[in-house]
Amino acid sequence: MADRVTIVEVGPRDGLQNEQQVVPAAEKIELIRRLAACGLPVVEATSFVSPKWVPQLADAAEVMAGIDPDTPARHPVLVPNMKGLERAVAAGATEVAVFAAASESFSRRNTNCSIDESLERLRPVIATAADAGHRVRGYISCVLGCPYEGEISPAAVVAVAEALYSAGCDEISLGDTIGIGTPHAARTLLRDCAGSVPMERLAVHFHDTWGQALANILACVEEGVRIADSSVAGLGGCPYARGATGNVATEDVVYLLHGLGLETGVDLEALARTGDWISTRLNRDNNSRAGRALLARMSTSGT
Ligand SMILES: CC(C)(COP(=O)([O-])OP(=O)([O-])OC[C@H]1O[C@@H](n2cnc3c(N)ncnc32)[C@H](O)[C@@H]1OP(=O)([O-])[O-])[C@@H](O)C(=O)NCCC(=O)NCCSC(=O)C[C@@](C)(O)CC(=O)[O-]
Repeated sequence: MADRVTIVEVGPRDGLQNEQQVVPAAEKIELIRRLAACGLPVVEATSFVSPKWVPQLADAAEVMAGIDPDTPARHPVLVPNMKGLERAVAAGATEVAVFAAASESFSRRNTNCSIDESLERLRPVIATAADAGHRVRGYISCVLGCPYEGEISPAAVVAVAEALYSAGCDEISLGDTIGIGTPHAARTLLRDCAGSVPMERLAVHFHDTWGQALANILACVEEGVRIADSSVAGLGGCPYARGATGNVATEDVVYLLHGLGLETGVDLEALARTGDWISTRLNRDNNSRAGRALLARMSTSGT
C-alpha cells in the first residue's frame, strides 16, 4: 500500500476567519460538506473563540448544527479557553484544537496573554477535553518567524511543542503563520521538534506569503512528516499577522503529494471544483495554481 499523508483542510476556519465579508452559516456548511465529499479526511469546521476577537466565526454553533452527522470526515474546531471548549462540546464537537505561539508578541496580540500564561490556560482545557475522550490538536504559531519579532529560535518552538504534547495534545501542528520559512529552516525545525514529539504526531501548517509553502512541505515530507494542513483555493491569512496570505492551497498540496506517489484519499477534480465554487462565492481570486490548471484542462476537455 502506498504511503499516506493526512491532509487537514483548514479553509472553513483559517480561511474564513480572515474574510472581510460575512459569509452566511449556510454557505460555510455547504463548503464543509463539499470538502468532506472530496475525500478530505479532516475538515476543520470553525472556531469557538471570542466573537469580539473574530466576528467572522461568531456563528460557530450554527455551523456545527448544520454538519451532516454521517459525514465521513473528522471536524475539529478551535478553542482558546475553557469557555470555548464548553461552547464547542455543547455544539456537538468531538475534536478540538488549542493554539499557542512561539513568539511573545504574537501570543499577546492573538490571545491577550504571554506564552506561559497561554499554556497555563490551555492545560486544563486539554486535560478536560482528553478526559472526555476528545482528540486534541495543539497549534503553535510563528514557528519560523514572527511579524513583530522577526526571527524565532527553534528552541522556543520546541519548548512550546513539549509543553503542549506533555499536557496531553495528540498532535502538534507547526504553523508558519507569516509564510516566511524556507525548506532548510523548515526541515531543521521539524527535526528539532521530532526530538521531543514523535514524528507521526507532528503536522506542518504553511502559509504561502513568500511562495515557499510547497517547497517546505516537500522538505518536511522527505523528513518524515505525514500530516499537512492546507486550505482550499488558498483561502485565508491571519487577522493578527498583517500581510500574511492564505494557507498553501489544498489542490496544490494534493497535486504535489500524488506526484510523489503518496496517497491522500482526495479526489483532485472534485476539490478543484470546490475551490472554484468558494472563490466565486467569495468573489475572490482562486489562489490554487493546480486548481486553476485543472479547471482549465477540464473545461477544454468538457469534463
Ligand atoms: C483568548 C481570548 C478569548 C482572550 O481574550 P480576552 O479578552 O483576554 O478574554 P476574556 O476572558 O477577558 O474575555 C473577554 C470577553 O470575551 C468573552 N469570551 C472569552 N472567551 C470566549 C469564548 N471562547 N467564546 C465566547 N466568548 C468568549 C468573555 O466572556 C468576555 O465577554 P464580556 O464579559 O466582555 O462580554 C481572545 O484573545 C480570543 O478569542 N482570541 C482568539 C484569536 C483568534 O481566534 N485568532 C485566530 C486563531 S489562531 C490562528 O489562526 C493561527 C493558526 C492556528 O491557524 C496557526 C498559524 O497559522 O499560526
